[in-house]
Amino acid sequence: MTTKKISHVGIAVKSLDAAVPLYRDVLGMEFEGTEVVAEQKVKVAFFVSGESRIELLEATSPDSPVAKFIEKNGEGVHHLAYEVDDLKATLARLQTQGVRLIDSEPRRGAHGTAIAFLHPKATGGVLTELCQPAQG
Ligand SMILES: C[C@@H](C(=O)O)C(=O)SCCNC(=O)CCNC(=O)[C@H](O)C(C)(C)COP(=O)(O)OP(=O)(O)OC[C@H]1O[C@@H](n2cnc3c(N)ncnc32)[C@H](O)[C@@H]1OP(=O)(O)O
Ligand SMILES: [Co+2]
Repeated sequence: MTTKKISHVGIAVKSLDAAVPLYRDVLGMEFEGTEVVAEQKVKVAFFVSGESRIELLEATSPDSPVAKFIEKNGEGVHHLAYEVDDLKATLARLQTQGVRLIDSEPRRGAHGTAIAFLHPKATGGVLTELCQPAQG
């Protein structure tokens, strides 16, 4: 088994400015700041929850996956991310198992992580991200 824990839960929001106070001030979670992840066309805000995080996602362009998701579903839970030790090896194994991947190679995620998505049609309707922390 290669998944270690839930890395984060991704939640699509229309506006980080509008959503941050709920998590920081009402739910009282530690706010780690924001980051633009250009390749994914999102700006994210992270909050600590035990060993895991909540990742709020705001679209940075109308063709962002998050903009399309909100257009169709409104704001809400967008994906679940699991931490893995060796993303390349995990993707190779999933390919031999015939799992439909969105990303067959690691891509750049927030805070220097390597990430890859599995297609929600292969994972019971839950968009699933695998995430390998930055080295060091
Ligand atoms: C910063 C980084 C990090 O953590 O470090 C991130 O998280 S970046 C997070 C943002 N990046 C991503 O999400 C990248 C991966 N996502 C994608 O490539 C895309 O969003 C897809 C999941 C392939 C969906 O794109 P597509 O253009 O095909 O949209 P679509 O509306 O036609 O969707 C095709 C089918 O998938 C379903 N679908 C779409 N998005 C979904 C989601 N988030 N959760 C569950 N199901 C979903 C739709 O309802 C539809 O099902 P029906 O056919 O039954 O209606
Ligand atoms: Co994510």
